[in-house]
Amino acid sequence: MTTIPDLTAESTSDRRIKSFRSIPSPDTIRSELPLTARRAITVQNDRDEIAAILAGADDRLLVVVGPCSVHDPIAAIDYARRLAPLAKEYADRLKIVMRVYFEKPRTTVGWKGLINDPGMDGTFDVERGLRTARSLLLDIIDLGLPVGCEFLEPTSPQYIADTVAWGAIGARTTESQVHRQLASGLSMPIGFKNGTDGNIQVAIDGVKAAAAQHVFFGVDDFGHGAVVETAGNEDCHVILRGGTAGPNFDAESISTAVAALAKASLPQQVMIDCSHANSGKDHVRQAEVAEEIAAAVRAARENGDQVTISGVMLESFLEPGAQSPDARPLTYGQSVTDKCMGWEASVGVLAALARS
Ligand SMILES: O=C[C@H](O)[C@H](O)COP(=O)(O)O
Ligand SMILES: C=C(OP(=O)(O)O)C(=O)O
Repeated sequence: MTTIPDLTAESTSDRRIKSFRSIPSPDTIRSELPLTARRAITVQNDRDEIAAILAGADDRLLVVVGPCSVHDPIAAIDYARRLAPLAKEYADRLKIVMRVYFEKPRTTVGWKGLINDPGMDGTFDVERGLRTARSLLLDIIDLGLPVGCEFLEPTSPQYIADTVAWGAIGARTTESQVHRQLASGLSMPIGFKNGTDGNIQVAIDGVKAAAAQHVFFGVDDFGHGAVVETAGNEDCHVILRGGTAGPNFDAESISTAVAALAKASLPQQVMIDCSHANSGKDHVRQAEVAEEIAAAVRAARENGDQVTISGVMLESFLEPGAQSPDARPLTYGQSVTDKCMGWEASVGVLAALARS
């Protein structure tokens, strides 16, 4: 006969939790590294411009460009210093936002980004990660560039979202209710990626869900458990990133997506991610995809057709390709996650997009 163990409430909980480590509240980190009124005006203006482009009310192209992930703040600032003059030069044709991604969703396991493990050494100094991330975001804004982040952890936005002009929900979380609720309360336009299998409807459903009001569990600015009520975010859009069956930036895939958006009574505009499954994660191919998008936009404008591509995403860093996060020494300015276009190729692609 099996005896039922006499388990107390304590002994049945946290059986797989190894530790809890407290971190400072969002309010503490934000007070240490304040946005300031001057930067707040810049961030809000950038959000408004981006929302107008995504709604089809401003005919510039939104370009979200930067490393797949930030691991070295010095290289990220170096990149931002090079990008800022181009953003200014092309400002009448392109709205350039720097991709400053600190949270990486993984297919299975791997380095989860600078906030989670800033030392890339398994020490998981999240407190340092949060401060480093916020401080870098402020420095990039001071260079005159709007910043774009993927939001992955449901509570991390409270530490950094006030600095962010555009955000993304990734392919692995686009169908998650938690992330849709999160997007419904975020203050900036949010792009939902299609699913990793290529399913576009889940991204459209994400946009619809995020536009609605929600009530859910969260934490407040002081780190206390809270019931969060959101107003809904009407500035959300779809990002086509390809899927397991291949790319989805061709004319037919775009018109299928646009028809589905129309059916859902949403703006008939998409952003194309030139990386990920649209380039087979090949950075050389990514530049070609971007040139093809530039040509398609130019042709639509010349023919007087409706331009349904309002944005482009590019993974770009100082050096082409990628290296392992475990490599020592690390190559300066090279991605430790997906392969990125190098700086020279990126300059060429931005010029082609500006010409479109
Ligand atoms: O953009 C980065 C990656 O494509 C994404 O985080 C998944 O990476 P993985 O398949 O290497 O885990
Ligand atoms: C993880 C990313 O993309 P996706 O969600 O499309 O795989 C990304 O853009 O970094």
